[in-house]
Amino acid sequence: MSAPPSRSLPGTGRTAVVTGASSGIGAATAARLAAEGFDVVLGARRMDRLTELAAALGARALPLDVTDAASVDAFVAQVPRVDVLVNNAGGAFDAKPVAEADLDSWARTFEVNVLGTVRLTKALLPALIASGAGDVLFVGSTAGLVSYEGGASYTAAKHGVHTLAETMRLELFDQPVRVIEIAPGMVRTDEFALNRTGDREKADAVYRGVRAPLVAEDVADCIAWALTRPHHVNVDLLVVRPRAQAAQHKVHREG
Ligand SMILES: NC(=O)c1ccc[n+]([C@@H]2O[C@H](COP(=O)([O-])OP(=O)(O)OC[C@H]3O[C@@H](n4cnc5c(N)ncnc54)[C@H](O)[C@@H]3O)[C@@H](O)[C@H]2O)c1
Repeated sequence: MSAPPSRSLPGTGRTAVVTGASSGIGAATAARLAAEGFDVVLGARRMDRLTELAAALGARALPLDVTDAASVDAFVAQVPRVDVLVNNAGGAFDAKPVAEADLDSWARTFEVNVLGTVRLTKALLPALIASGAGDVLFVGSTAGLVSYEGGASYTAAKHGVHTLAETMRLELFDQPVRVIEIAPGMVRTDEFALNRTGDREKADAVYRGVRAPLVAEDVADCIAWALTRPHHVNVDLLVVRPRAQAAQHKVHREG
């Protein structure tokens, strides 16, 4: 009888790129992957924050704006080897109903969450295939799986991210690259709700209805778990929500 596969894939010896790594889920994921032994490359626009975080983790910090082709090219040129790409950069930039849609905000939401993600993924794909055990992980959202009232631009963009993950998994079926999606529910991060509402008081109110929102480290734990499964195990989609939010959905559905 052949030996059972090992229970987990070590981070040591693998290089992980994390985008939007200067705050929230990206920063927590970079820290968690560094603790797992990954050689982490942090990419983000705010170099002051990034440099400090990278120094604390013994990681590399590189400037990256996923909406800027020249920035992506310069970033990719500096990471010749990559085994894991965590596409985390993203966000919601308004919560207006379609009747009041601000098209600039829609364009920005799609630029960052969808086009920027495609731009970087395309550029790093040859290196991920060359790794022989590559991973592309998309940070989607529960908003990308169902529909919520308010914030149609974000909901539509994250549906795009979900479709991207599903499609790429099919496209890469004969390549040594896993495609993983994580869809968090409500996560209390400093900037996400603030970007969406544009107001600290309103941002705080977003979390008030949820008894115990997730924190960025909860999502980072799940990302690290999925990435350290043996490479023949593809965790297609992880939906991670605060328990209270899950219960609210159930009441809503049944009521
Ligand atoms: N907080 C939540 O409730 C929640 C829920 C589900 C999904 N998400 C997703 O998680 C991811 C991280 O969000 P967060 O909650 O940590 O908020 P955040 O605002 O702290 O993180 C977003 C990061 O993306 C970066 N970013 C934005 N535009 C960029 C660009 N053009 N190039 C490079 N980086 C860019 C930001 O600078 C920031 O570091 C996002 O994709 C978000 O949509 C968040």
